[in-house]
Amino acid sequence: MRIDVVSLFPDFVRQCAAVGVVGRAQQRELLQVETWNPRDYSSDRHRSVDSSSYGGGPGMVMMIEPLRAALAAMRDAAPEPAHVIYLSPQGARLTQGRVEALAKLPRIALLCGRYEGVDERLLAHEVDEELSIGDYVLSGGELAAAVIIDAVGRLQDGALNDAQSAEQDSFSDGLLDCPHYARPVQDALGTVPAVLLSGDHAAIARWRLKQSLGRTWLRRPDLLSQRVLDAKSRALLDEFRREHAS
Ligand SMILES: NC(=O)c1ccc(NCc2ccccc2)nc1
Repeated sequence: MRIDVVSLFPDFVRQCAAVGVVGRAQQRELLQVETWNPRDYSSDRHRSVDSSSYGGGPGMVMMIEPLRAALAAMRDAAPEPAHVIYLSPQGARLTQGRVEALAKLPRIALLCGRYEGVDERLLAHEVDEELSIGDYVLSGGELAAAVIIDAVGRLQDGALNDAQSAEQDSFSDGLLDCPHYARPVQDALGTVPAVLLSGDHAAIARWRLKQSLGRTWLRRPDLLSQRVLDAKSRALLDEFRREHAS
């Protein structure tokens, strides 16, 4: 998969994508991240990329031309059409489901706004999708782009080895993840639940699903209401709720 990022701070984005699982995915050529700086495409000698907002008000707005030229250069750099995503608080909330769909695309482009955002005319003509990583405002779209690169990059085939498999992730089946324990078994902070030491894989799987269901019920009932539970899961959750109440 190829990810092109249009940003005034390309080094920041490249560094985020250079470490860990995503950095390794790039080394293994499972993922390619390229950056495009609109300032390199500004036509005036001041290399301006923003201007004050028509209608007045505080703050600056990113201008059409440098972005349009950067997007054109991005498109010309590879034959595959790019699905262009604009990161902004006005976008649709990013979910793991959407991440999984994006991870299947051959190429996406991430447009990072700064200041008060981007000229609406550019968005109307060049952007396929607007996404938000949460209901808060950042100083730029780069952190949101880094989130997408990470969430999508780690899902590329071969990026995670079995020990890290994505299938057991939180949200992988619409539930929160179960608790996890590392050595030692005995610690001043407490012990490890006995079932996890039993070697009884069916009992361990049952315990983990029960914990995921219980945690989701306690912390994120909204996720639970979106999910149809089979009879087994419903019984496990009832068991958790009875134990929780007592
Ligand atoms: N919640 C998010 O995903 C997000 C994305 C970008 C951002 N800041 C850049 C920007 C500000 C205003 C308008 C458009 C872009 N802040 C938060």
